Amino acid sequence: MVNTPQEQKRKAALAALEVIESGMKLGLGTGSTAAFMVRGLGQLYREHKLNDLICVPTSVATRNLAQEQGLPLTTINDVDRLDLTIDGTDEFDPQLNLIKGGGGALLREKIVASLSDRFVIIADASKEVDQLGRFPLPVEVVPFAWKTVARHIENSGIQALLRASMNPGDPYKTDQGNYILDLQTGGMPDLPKMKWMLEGLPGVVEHGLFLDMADEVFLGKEDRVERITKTN
Ligand SMILES: O=C[C@H](O)[C@H](O)[C@H](O)COP(=O)(O)O
Repeated sequence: MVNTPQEQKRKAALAALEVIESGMKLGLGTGSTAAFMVRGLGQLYREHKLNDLICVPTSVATRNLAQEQGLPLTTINDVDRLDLTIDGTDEFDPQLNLIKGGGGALLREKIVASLSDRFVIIADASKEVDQLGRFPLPVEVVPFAWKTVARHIENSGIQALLRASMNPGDPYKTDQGNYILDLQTGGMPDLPKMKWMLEGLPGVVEHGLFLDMADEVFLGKEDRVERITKTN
């Protein structure tokens, strides 16, 4: 039986649960793959196979799901550090650099990942790329200056599209009340340069490039889950 993309996500998410131990402080990622992980974790917790957990969700959606699952929650302001965060990704390259934010949660995801001793990614096979950038790069911007930021980026030759919401005519808003620009880079041969350019733009709150942050990927494939560890 060949795993569908949904099955690849589910199997990768459930395989990654094996790295969780009782007593851990955990970051919970956002997205469809992370949702499989949160449901699986909820089940292990309710069955007392994992105990004394403290979880920090990376979005309102994940907080709601984790609450439904009966997982013990806290906020990032109430922890100094986390043992582990498990999250999805939109793309990852051979060095385990990531594009994240397709679901709009990049800001909280990056904060939570940056406080984690270990950052584990769960993904289906479509997320593996040789070079980041086929997927549009999400950039979170303050609504006050979104057009200014978009203009700056477009002057460098990259199209920056304001993400739309479900309500026709309204921009998508993140959990922090910001907008997202989706950058059509078409491929980023120089990731540090892109990072540097975005971080130098006033009005940019955060971007979806997660460079040198992930430690490991659980990759759901058609026939198995592959575990890819970062080589330094
Ligand atoms: O903002 C959303 C996150 O970065 C997600 O982890 C990412 O978009 C992957 O989502 P999914 O697991 O639904 O493909």
